[in-house]
Amino acid sequence: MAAANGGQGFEVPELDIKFTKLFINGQFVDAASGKTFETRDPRTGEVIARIAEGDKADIDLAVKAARDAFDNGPWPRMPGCARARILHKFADLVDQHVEELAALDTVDAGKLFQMGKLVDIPGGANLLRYYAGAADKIHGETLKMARPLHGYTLKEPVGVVGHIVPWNYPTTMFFFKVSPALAAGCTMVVKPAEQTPLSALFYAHLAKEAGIPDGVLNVVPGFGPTAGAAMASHMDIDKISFTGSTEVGRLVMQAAALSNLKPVSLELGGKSPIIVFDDADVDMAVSLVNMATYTNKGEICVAGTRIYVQEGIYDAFVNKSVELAKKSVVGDPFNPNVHQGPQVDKNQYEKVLKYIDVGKSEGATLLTGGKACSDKGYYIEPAIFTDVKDDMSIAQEEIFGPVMALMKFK
Ligand SMILES: NC(=O)C1=CN([C@@H]2O[C@H](COP(=O)(O)OP(=O)(O)OC[C@H]3O[C@@H](n4cnc5c(N)ncnc54)[C@H](O)[C@@H]3O)[C@@H](O)[C@H]2O)C=CC1
Ligand SMILES: O=C(O)/C=C/C=C(\O)C(=O)O
Repeated sequence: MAAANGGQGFEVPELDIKFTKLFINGQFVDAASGKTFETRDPRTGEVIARIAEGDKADIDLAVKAARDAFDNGPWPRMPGCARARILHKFADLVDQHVEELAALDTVDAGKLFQMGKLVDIPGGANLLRYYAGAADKIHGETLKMARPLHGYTLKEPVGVVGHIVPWNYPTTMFFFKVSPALAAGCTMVVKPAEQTPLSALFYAHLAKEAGIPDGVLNVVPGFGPTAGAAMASHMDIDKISFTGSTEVGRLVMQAAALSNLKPVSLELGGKSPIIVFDDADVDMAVSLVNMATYTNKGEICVAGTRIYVQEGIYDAFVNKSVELAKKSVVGDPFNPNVHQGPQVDKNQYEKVLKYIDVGKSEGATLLTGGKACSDKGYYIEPAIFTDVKDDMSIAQEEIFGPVMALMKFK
């Protein structure tokens, strides 16, 4: 990919957003309604592309294509080793486009470009390879029966799977979901998050190039309450896999139960505690807690957001954590010297700033950070609160932002 100088001493890859339409039955097509929606660059808040907006009608078409590919196509019927060969080719194509894909996730999600290039995109390719290795090892068992009967189990692909993907890890979550389903011989409809549709559409193109038959992998960008809800309640989707908020997870489970009782896999919010005892190596603990809290600007379900520190090392831990947070460079995620990019979008940015206000008003002490740090884009300084009590909102609710809540224990 050609690179241009960002004018600030680092290279910004030239963006070429090629895929903006829905991918249904092997073709890029407009939405049935003709509607499109904007996707914005969180570094500036500016619109970078308009994406076809799928809704129920498009989900119906995509499910029909996936059903036909499942009932009549080669994918579920071919030997596992044949699917594996195609998945390996898909993985190689992902690797060949690593810079382009990392750049798409950076301008869509505000992720560090280097992280995308070194971790998320190669990690996605490796998930495909991992599950390709499993594709020819899916087998049942012969059971010893007490009576003269032949008992056995047979593992079969579930059918048409619906994957509802969040915005915080657009590539990782895409491959966490599609790789095992593809390896098993399922066909599928993927709905990326409305904030981050770009890389998923590129992956659809690469899947076709790798030889995945038409109809097996469909990608329909759109909004949760329309396209996402249509998937959760669809009578011809056999299973749903969802990652996102606990609130929406509940809706998805309800809709699945009230329609065709399809099974669901839910990966929801978190509020992970970290406990640091007096005998810890303080420098190492400070560094690990910093990483656990601020990686991916705190937009991660396993972020360590409630930090319990034993009283003997509490003061040293607090001082060193503040020192380290102050050294964190917040800025353009294409800059390799930057540690933290912008929050994914305006909503998330405002939500995090609101939690910082709530923390202060509930009596916690903001020791450092927590301010918006640019007049454009969605950048927030890494924040540290002390005097946090277990019943405060910042200790109870998922913030999904760069906010550390420290609590002392005896
Ligand atoms: N566990 C995780 O990795 C994630 C957790 N979250 C949490 O959720 C909070 C809110 O973020 P949101 O973007 O609002 O999350 P969300 O749960 O609304 O969005 C996640 C996905 O679900 C879809 N969706 C939304 N409403 C739906 C519905 N009624 N039926 C089916 N699909 C639907 C969205 O389009 C998106 O693809 C975050 O601040 C964070 O706390 C958000 C994203 C990922
Ligand atoms: O494995 C990773 O790199 C990231 C995983 C993130 C989640 O599982 C999440 O936030 O949901």
